[in-house]
Amino acid sequence: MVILGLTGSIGMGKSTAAGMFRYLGVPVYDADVVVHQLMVPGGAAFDPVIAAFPDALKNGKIDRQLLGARVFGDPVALSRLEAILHPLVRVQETKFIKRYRRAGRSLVVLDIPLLFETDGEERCDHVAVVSAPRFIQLQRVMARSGMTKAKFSAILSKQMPDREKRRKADFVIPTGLGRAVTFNAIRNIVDQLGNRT
Ligand SMILES: CC(C)(COP(=O)(O)OP(=O)(O)OC[C@H]1O[C@@H](n2cnc3c(N)ncnc32)[C@H](O)[C@@H]1O)[C@@H](O)C(=O)NCCC(=O)NCCS
Ligand SMILES: Nc1ncnc2c1ncn2[C@@H]1O[C@H](COP(=O)(O)OP(=O)(O)OP(=O)(O)O)[C@@H](O)[C@H]1O
Repeated sequence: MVILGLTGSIGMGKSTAAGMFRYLGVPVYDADVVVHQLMVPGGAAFDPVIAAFPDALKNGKIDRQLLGARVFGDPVALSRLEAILHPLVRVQETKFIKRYRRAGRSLVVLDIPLLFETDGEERCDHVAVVSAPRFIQLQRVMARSGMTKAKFSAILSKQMPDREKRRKADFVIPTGLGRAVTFNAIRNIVDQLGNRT
């Protein structure tokens, strides 16, 4: 089974690309969704995150905006959060891979925002990076509610620069030239790597 890592910096269009792989019938593991599930009440990370960041609790839930404001810009706090979350995320990833290997799939995608930053490429056979020009990335990110230039800069500074990601990637998926171009690039990758159920 071929494992394709899918990554890209903030706002580059990873989720959109992941949706296109799914549309083509490729199973996609979404690390962000797993992080979300781990932090809802009853999730495996709920208690440890609240213990480490009591201020992030609002109406009995972890408030992601509050937590983000707390950790982005504070490297020690972010490392502490990552140390809680990343091992739990990996457990789910391993389960996903086992499930589809057993099912005889020929291709799966691991959608992981911090793939290169966490050496995740070592667990992948190939890596695809979504990329768009900087001004488009900025437009997309600033259109989100709760986003500020300071928060954007703090997040970007924690991520490997786009140029470096592109250099390390086996495939670069353009996301700034319209959805048809993105879809064609993804279809070519799937054709090249093979996709059998
Ligand atoms: C701090 C949290 C709660 C903020 O949630 P929020 O919904 O406000 O933002 P969201 O998750 O959409 O992230 C916004 C952007 O920040 C980037 N980002 C998220 N976590 C990190 C991180 N640890 N380092 C660098 N960039 C990050 C994402 O790529 C995304 O582009 C959340 O980002 C989180 O739990 N992060 C730590 C877990 C993690 O490392 N996730 C990423 C890979 S599994
Ligand atoms: N290939 C594309 N062509 C045109 N617009 C796109 C494309 N991909 C994404 N977009 C637009 O860019 C925005 C961000 O896309 P998306 O949510 O997929 O990014 P992301 O990389 O998953 O973000 P993040 O990592 O920050 O969560 C959305 O408004 C989406 O409509």
